[in-house]
Amino acid sequence: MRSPLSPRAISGLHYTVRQTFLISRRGISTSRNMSYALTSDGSVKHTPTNRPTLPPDTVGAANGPSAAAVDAYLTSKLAPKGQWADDPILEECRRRAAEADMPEIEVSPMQGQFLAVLALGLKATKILEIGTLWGYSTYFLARTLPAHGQIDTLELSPVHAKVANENFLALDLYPFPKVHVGPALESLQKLDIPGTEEGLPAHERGYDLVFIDADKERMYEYFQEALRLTRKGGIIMCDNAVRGGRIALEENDNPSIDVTGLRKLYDWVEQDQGKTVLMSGIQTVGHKFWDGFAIATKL
Ligand SMILES: C[S@@+](CC[C@H](N)C(=O)[O-])C[C@H]1O[C@@H](n2cnc3c(N)ncnc32)[C@H](O)[C@@H]1O
Repeated sequence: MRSPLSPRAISGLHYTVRQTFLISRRGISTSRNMSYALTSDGSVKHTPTNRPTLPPDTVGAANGPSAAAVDAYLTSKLAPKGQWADDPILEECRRRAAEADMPEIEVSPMQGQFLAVLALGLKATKILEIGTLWGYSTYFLARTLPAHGQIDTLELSPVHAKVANENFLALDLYPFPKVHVGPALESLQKLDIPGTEEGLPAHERGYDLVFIDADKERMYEYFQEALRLTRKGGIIMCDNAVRGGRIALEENDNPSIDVTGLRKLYDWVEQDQGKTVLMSGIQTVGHKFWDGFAIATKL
């Protein structure tokens, strides 16, 4: 069965599975608002679009530990003392972000370490990130790089970029992440495939890993640019790929922009039929509620 959610997983919900395998549910409200708006002082106003909620079949606090408590437990066990997610400088960075009134929308500590595991496993030397915020995910990615490595991170807000640069200095990151300020699509279109200028052979040119975590409405466009810039065998990882399950809901009357961007990407992957990429979608719960990653490799 190709339905994205089994009837059991959505028991209690009103649903119908159509030929398109979308699921409709009563009572879902959506928003057409832009999720990020650049203000005149260079900061970004973030309007949360329908915060994802826990899936109905997730064990809640009433029956046992909450997903957030499990996240905290895993972090306490899996972050090496004083390093990676437990690096004490990160608290100072988080404070700097709070003082600049930045939204708390960075990846979780365990997601950050997951990115680091991925980059280390790939032996990545060239990494691209779309969506910097205060540099939390950038920190995990940059720490995996060898001295000759390169990390580019794209951010719309000059205020976010400034805080991120201060944090990178405080964290003593080397190689130092290069923040490209401006609308990510414009920055992406200006980026050359890394290694081209140095005359590397074609199979060695391109980013090893791209992490997409900016405005969700342009997910498809970011993915296409990421494909252009990634080497064969490289990994493209998209955050917020499930949005509380709303990607699988029938919302044609009132589509929310963060979901339509993702659907455009998934429709493209469906049409591609494994010619250009192989992608997987992984649902996650945690202190950020119910969401997920879409992860692809360029074939
Ligand atoms: C979810 S946050 C990134 C979180 C970061 N990756 C982390 O986990 O630490 C999204 C960021 O994307 C930025 N952003 C939003 N729209 C953008 C655009 N069109 N171009 C570039 N950056 C954008 C926002 O200002 C925000 O800082």
